[in-house]
Amino acid sequence: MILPIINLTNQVSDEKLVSSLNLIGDIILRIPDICETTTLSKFLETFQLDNYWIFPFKDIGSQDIEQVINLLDQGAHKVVIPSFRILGDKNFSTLPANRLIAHITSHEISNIENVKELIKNLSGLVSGYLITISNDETVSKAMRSVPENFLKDFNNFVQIAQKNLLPSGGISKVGLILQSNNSYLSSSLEFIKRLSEEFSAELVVPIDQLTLDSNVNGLLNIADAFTCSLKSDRSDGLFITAVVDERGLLLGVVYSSIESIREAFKTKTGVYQSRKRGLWYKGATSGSVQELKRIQTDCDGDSLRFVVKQHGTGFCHLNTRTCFGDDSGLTALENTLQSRKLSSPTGSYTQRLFQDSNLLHSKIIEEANELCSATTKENIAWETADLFYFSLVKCVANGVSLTDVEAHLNQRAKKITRRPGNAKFEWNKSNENNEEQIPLIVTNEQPTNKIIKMQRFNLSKIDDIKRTSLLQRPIIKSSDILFKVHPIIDDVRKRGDLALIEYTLKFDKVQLTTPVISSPFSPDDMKIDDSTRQAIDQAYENIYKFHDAQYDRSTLIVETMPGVTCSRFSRPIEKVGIYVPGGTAILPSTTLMLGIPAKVAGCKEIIIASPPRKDGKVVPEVLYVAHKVGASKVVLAGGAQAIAALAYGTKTVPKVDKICGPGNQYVTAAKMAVQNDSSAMVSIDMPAGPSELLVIADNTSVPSYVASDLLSQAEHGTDSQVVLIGVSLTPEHLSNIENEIHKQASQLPRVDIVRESIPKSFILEVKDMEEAMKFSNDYAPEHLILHLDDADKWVEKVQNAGSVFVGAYSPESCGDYASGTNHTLPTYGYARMYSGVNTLTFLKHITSQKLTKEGLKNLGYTVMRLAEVEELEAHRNAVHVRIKDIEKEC
Ligand SMILES: NC(=O)c1ccc[n+]([C@@H]2O[C@H](COP(=O)([O-])OP(=O)(O)OC[C@H]3O[C@@H](n4cnc5c(N)ncnc54)[C@H](O)[C@@H]3O)[C@@H](O)[C@H]2O)c1
Ligand SMILES: N[C@H](CO)Cc1c[nH]c[nH+]1
Ligand SMILES: [Zn+2]
Repeated sequence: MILPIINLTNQVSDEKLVSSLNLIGDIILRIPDICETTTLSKFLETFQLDNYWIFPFKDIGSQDIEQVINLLDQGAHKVVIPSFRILGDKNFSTLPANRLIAHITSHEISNIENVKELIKNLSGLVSGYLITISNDETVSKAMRSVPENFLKDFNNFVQIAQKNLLPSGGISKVGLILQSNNSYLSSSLEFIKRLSEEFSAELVVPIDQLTLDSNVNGLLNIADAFTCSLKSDRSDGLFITAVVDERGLLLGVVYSSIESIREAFKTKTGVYQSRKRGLWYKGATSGSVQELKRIQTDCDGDSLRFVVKQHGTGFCHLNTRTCFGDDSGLTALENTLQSRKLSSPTGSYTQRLFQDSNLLHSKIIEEANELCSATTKENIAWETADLFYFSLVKCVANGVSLTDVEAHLNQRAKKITRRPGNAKFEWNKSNENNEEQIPLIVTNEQPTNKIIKMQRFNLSKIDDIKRTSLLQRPIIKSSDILFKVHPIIDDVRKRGDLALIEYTLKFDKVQLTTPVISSPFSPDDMKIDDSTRQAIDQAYENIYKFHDAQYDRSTLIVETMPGVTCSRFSRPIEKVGIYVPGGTAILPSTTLMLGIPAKVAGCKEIIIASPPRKDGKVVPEVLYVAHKVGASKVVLAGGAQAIAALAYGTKTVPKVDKICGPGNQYVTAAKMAVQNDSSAMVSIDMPAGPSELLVIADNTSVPSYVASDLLSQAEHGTDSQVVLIGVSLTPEHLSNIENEIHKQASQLPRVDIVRESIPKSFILEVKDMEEAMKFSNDYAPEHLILHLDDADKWVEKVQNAGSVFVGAYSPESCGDYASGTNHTLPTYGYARMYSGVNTLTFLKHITSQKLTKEGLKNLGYTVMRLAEVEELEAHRNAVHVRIKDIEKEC
């Protein structure tokens, strides 16, 4: 093999030759000065080289180290530095050894004793040597007969180098530069062969002494130079050749001959040797041609690898891409997406992704988030597959191939200056000291200078499809989340407290010794300031009052017919679990909203679960409320693990009968999972989702009030849903509201959240209240605010909503905290069939009946007849045996 060298101070014009040399490996570029890179840039612009070394003519010093790093970062495979510089200047010894080649001159190896010392010192600092033999006589002799002395010394050198060079234990490259005016006659092939066979070395050959053509006097044919050190182990002299694509995937196995290799170099296409038909120009008849990217020999030089870009249907004559059948994995996916891009069925999901970049981008972000949250091997593989799929759709949509992506990876692998790799501010979770807790739905990043604005639609201008889409909430992939929470639930069920403690460490980064604290709680842990206590006490009173009033403690008694009395009475659910979210906010208000109705109902045991603070304690405000509502225990855990502990019980956590409370997707999914497990014997309040608000406003509404209400829910999370229905609003009124939204939002501490939730929210202009109420009832919002002149009048038209706020002075925040109503309400449209949490949530009703003899006489024949109809004789008989007696008595 040879190492071509190009002197950039000379004109290089033979593009074909350079690109063919690029096929076989490294090319050394001699540049005048390490700092003069204009010539180099121009050259690289013309000739896209894969692997090149930089070898400056001018000596370099410490001041050049930055430039050396620059060149390596920009793609130089290796840099050749004089050995004395590497040894004499510490800066150079800090460069990565696998990218450094030591330049050694002949006088440095003339005394073999010195060589040992030299090699020992260079050991581990470089990955190869470039040795210049500058004595003309030596060179000319070498060309002709290879002087024994020289080879002996050189042999010694290589052996010493191979023994001493670390870390690889062997040298990857020894290049030999023969500085001579002599031309490289074909006789030098013998020399090249010996160099590579005996010494694993290569002859450095100037490009002007190389040719692509055969039989050019005084020039060396590159195919010959390439093949001279190959040795076929076949009687026909052919070489087994593996043909792979640019990503290294095997397309098929063929044969090459010296002649076919020569043709491949010349045409830069896949040319092979057919044993039956001679030279085989792949694709000449089928059109499935191959662009040649690289030719490599294997470790012992008896077989080849052609790296090609395959065009057309594929490599195999059976029209598959490979001779081993169809591709799988990413390659197969790429092919499928490429064909879907050309023709996919209308309405197919992939086509939707190609056409709707917003949808595609949201999916990429969603999947990236889910991958970050994945913990088990299976989940990580699953989420990565999802992310690869959507990323590849983006690539294919924009004509980017997997090869392009891998080219970047390879390029980056060459960089030695590493970026710090920190996440951009908005993605930097490390400050929270809780890397796992990533918002579950994050949408496109919003520039901070952008107007914070809701989308606007006019009901008279949209069609039914659009109206229906406005009524919908984002799809929750509950199956994916369930897939993640099931292993957590099973684990807590099996290993109890131990698992609970482990998951709290994993997800909340808190090491606990016990997962539960029991009442009486320590006063020190409940210490809060006076104004907070007063506010909590006031809220407690109002909420208590309203929820107490909901409790009808009387027994319902009805005599349905003479002697037949039916009654109904309520009983508290004995043990209830209350989940108080704690991932991103502290929520004493939620503790009030769940604890008070449970207390009013008279539940015997109230157990609160909430993720602990970083110090392993419960937020004092939450503990204060826990104490006020009479909770017996607080479980220091969140997420699916807390729900599992409440559902199945552990050594320290009592099993409960019902679990109530909002939470993130893990909490909701876990609640649904345990409810569906009949062996858990546990019920839940309702499925929960992101907070929602729908405001109906007319021209009497105050723009700043309307905007403040919308923002109060929009600040909950990036997935909050807020809707404004404007009833025949004037354009000025509407723009006043929009201006207020932007103004107020810009001043909020949680402006980053609002920047995401507000642009996803919308204003719907309608002509009258009938249209407004119809839309609102169809939407079934969690909260409904009526900012109307005659707001009271419209309450009776409300059919579906979690809680209603009537008139300009009823902000939704009052219901969230302290007016008395409950803030745990149905979201996602569930207001159509669910009520919010109330006192009844913690009660069950038992009915009873009492029949006198007279009553049974009056009812007995009806029951017996119906039992006959159902052919349930025992039922009939239970009445019959009594009726018989009664009739006997009469
Ligand atoms: N509707 C309501 O009445 C109401 C009231 C208050 C809060 N909320 C909602 O409740 C939610 C609270 O969510 P939150 O995250 O702040 O707190 P959270 O307590 O619901 O969730 C935190 C827990 O999630 C678990 N978790 C986090 N990352 C995980 C992962 N990768 N895998 C498995 N588990 C993981 C952890 O165990 C952590 O303790 C918000 O969506 C908020 O809007 C609703
Ligand atoms: N609005 C939320 C329910 O959708 C509850 C809440 C708690 N704190 C403030 N708000
Ligand atoms: Zn709220």
